[in-house]
Amino acid sequence: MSDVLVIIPTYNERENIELIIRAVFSQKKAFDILIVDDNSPDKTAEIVADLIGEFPERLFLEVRNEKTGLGTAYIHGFKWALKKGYEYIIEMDADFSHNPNDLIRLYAECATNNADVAVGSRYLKGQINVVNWDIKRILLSYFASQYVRIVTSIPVKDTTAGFVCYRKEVLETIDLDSIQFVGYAFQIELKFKAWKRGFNIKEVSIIFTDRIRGKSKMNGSIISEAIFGVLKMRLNGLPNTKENAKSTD
Ligand SMILES: Nc1nc2c(ncn2[C@@H]2O[C@H](COP(=O)(O)OP(=O)(O)O[C@H]3O[C@H](CO)[C@@H](O)[C@H](O)[C@@H]3O)[C@@H](O)[C@H]2O)c(=O)[nH]1
Repeated sequence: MSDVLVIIPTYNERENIELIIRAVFSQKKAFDILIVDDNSPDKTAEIVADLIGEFPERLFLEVRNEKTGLGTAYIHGFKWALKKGYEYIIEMDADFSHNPNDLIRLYAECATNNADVAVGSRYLKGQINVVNWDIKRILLSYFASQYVRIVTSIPVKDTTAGFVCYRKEVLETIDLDSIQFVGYAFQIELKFKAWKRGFNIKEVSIIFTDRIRGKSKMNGSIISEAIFGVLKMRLNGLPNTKENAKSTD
């Protein structure tokens, strides 16, 4: 068993899933993979099930009955990972938006550089490292991150990032059942809660390349959950230091 689990949530990713699994397993560091599939109509899970024979004890599959959002898929995966005892847990998209070659840098930021949370960040040093997104999506994502920083004061540039390595203690400390957001805004909430608990969040510069195969699952309700949810999150609690945070939240 590896000390690192890469969780990949999937909904209709049959064009990407085998390629991304092989790309992760071709890295120098041995990573385990958990796919959390929401009963994809395109039968993504069947492809994964077939590959398990080729990668026993390294590739795992959890199939949920229905699509209930990216956040809930990750919470499911986190609980699974903590039960199995992984030291580091990485979130990654199935569609190559996140380059598997960057996995090792995220892991190293936690394992050797003392981060509790390593965020694969698109917005470091005033840059916008995004390839193939239209201007509307770039502005939405960039201003969403700015908005979250202004409202919450969190010192993270890319708060909506979905390429993140968590040290297991972070996920053990945060009450995963208290996570309110079910969609992509869950990415913001988890980073906010980690920061509130006093964990050390570091950003690692990455280039996000929009998918070539398949479709994004982003929609209007995901965006409004983020806009209103962040305000609610801010009203419900300000950051604490690690010493006094254990009793709050
Ligand atoms: N199981 C499951 N998986 C899902 C669901 N919704 C999306 N996914 C999976 O989650 C990954 C990301 O989904 P996309 O729809 O491709 O995301 P995106 O629009 O490219 O958004 C990315 O950027 C956002 C920030 O700008 C990130 O917040 C988000 O996490 C993601 O990395 C893909 O592997 C997709 O199959 C769901 O409800 N259930």
